Amino acid sequence: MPALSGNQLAVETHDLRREYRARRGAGVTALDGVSIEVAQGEVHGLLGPNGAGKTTLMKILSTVLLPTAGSGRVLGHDLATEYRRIRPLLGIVFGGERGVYPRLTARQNLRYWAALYGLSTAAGRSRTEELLDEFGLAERAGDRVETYSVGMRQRLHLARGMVADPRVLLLDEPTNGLDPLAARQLRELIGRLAGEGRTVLLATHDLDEAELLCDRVTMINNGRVVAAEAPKTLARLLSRQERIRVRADPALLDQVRALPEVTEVAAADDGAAVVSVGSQEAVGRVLAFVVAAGVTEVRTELPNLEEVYLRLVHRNDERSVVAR
Ligand SMILES: Nc1ncnc2c1ncn2[C@@H]1O[C@H](COP(=O)(O)OP(=O)(O)OP(=O)(O)O)[C@@H](O)[C@H]1O
Repeated sequence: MPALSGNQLAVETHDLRREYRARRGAGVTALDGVSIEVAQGEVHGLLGPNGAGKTTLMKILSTVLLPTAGSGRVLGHDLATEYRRIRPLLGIVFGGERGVYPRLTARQNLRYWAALYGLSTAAGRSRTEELLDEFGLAERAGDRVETYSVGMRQRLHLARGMVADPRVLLLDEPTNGLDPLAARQLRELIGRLAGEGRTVLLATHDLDEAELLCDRVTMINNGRVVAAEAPKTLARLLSRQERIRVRADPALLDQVRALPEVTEVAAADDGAAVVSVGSQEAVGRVLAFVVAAGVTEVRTELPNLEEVYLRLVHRNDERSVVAR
């Protein structure tokens, strides 16, 4: 990998907009003024629900799609006018089956990509063997890719993205569809590649993955940035939500609702009430209150990460509506 230079940003965008025109009816605004900054060597997560605009942003950054308005740079090069300089600096790993040929072996695939990237035959061969080793594919390197597990295929995708030793890796949902073990192996590989000083931009809707791998995350919703935070900050926001599941009569639930620690009382599908409180310390006080009132069916639970995340996004939606 070429040496890093200066304190230039690896990726920056300013007010990016992207509209998809519809043949009939209204078009879709996939990105609505997105500005992000990613420092060199940073692992940066792009988080957002389906349709948030992550893939559109990744496509623009990989120079295969032009923005409708706004601008962006990769390692100082303009996305619209200097794509020829940007492409050799990028490793692109998008989900799905595109990009590797199932009827070829892993070795043939990687040699083919090395040739496409302009490596000489000898350099391509030695790079291929390095990558096969590094990505745990050496043993099956001579077998057709169509006989590989999903995890192996995805490791091959990542290896393919690494052929030209890129400084910036764009990974779109790389662990999507993998079983937990294969996902963990792939995350370890991504962590290792980042540890070598590369910049990684990782689109995901897996919050555990983002917390594990990313230095910072940008949350996108409806084509807009709703937060750009370090995951620790995000985790603090997340852990603020605690829940108590309780079966109690409506009169007692009214009293619970009136407690200052309680942020919400909602009905669960099974007829119980789900009480949300503002902090972990407050859980004890609310528990003591319901137990003292004679309730015996009570337990605490943490909302799953996805759920809390969606709540955060929703809250940000409301704020941005108010701000407009
Ligand atoms: N080629 C296209 N033509 C029309 N609309 C599109 C096109 N590609 C994406 N969109 C729309 O743009 C919006 C953003 O899509 P995008 O794929 O960027 O989101 P995403 O965050 O990557 O979602 P997912 O997690 O589902 O992949 C969505 O409303 C989507 O339907």
